[in-house]
Amino acid sequence: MSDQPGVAVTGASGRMGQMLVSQVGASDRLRLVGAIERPGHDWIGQDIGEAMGGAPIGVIVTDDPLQAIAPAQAIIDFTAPAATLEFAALAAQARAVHVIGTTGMSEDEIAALEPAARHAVIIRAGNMSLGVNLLTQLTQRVAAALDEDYDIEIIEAHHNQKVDAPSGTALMLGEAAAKGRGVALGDVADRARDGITGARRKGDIGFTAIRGGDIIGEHDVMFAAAGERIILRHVASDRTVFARGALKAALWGQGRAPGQYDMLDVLGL
Ligand SMILES: NC(=O)C1=CN([C@@H]2O[C@H](COP(=O)(O)OP(=O)(O)OC[C@H]3O[C@@H](n4cnc5c(N)ncnc54)[C@H](O)[C@@H]3O)[C@@H](O)[C@H]2O)C=CC1
Ligand SMILES: O=C(O)C1=N[C@H](C(=O)O)C[C@H](O)C1
Repeated sequence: MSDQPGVAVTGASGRMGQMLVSQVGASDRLRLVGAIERPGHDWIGQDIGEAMGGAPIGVIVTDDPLQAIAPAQAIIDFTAPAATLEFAALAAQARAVHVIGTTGMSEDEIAALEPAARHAVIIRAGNMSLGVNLLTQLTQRVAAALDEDYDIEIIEAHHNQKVDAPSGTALMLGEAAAKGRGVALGDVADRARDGITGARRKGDIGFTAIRGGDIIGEHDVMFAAAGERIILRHVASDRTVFARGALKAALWGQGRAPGQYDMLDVLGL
């Protein structure tokens, strides 16, 4: 019996799922014990290594999350909100660390994670990269230093298959800016502009989402005033930055008290 925590990857055929399977497979601190896909997916029943076009690795893709999670000490989950809620309940039953990268969750869906967090560790972040988590801190600091003469705009760009907007990262950055300003994001977020919108409301935090091609993830936080603009920017050029953070979280969560955590906790920022 290995003392390396076993990891089950959900959404194993997805853009992030495949990246996570590769990274866990290459890790000398974690081992892959499960690969989960949605019912009806054509990878079900295949060895995940072969399905990804490589050598077999002895883990069969399943649509039975209970079976895949049973031997796991951590679940790394980059799927969709409804699936993530289902996995949270199963992870809690198994007392496995649930690392959630899924974005686009509503406030109600986020609140619905709470019962699971009473029994297991949940680590959730709209972006698992070190760079973006650092950028949230910089954003908060700059927002705290500037007054409302500096209009805050968050501009994000992603690939044409992304289904949610604004991105989870953009919302993290918005929360950080709002915190810096001492306001609630819900009171100042401007997420949709079209037609005769009227002049910009002072103090608002605006969001713009660009979708195109294979852009992995780019985020600007702009502070625009009369005569000058400050722009804080993060560009992800490789999905390994997200996967690396998720693996770090899976390890960090081992032996922690049940509850909800984020990547600032994991990274000690
Ligand atoms: N927090 C972070 O650092 C990052 C978060 N993401 C988020 O991760 C999520 C996934 O992104 P991608 O990999 O690009 O999407 P994708 O569409 O390539 O992959 C999602 C996978 O989940 C699977 N899935 C859906 N429902 C399922 C279910 N009930 N059971 C098992 N599998 C299920 C799909 O079949 C698909 O293979 C999105 O919400 C995205 O925004 C993406 C990158 C980084
Ligand atoms: O869907 C994606 O691709 C990404 N999603 C996350 C988000 O919504 O911010 C993180 C990253 O930007 C890639």
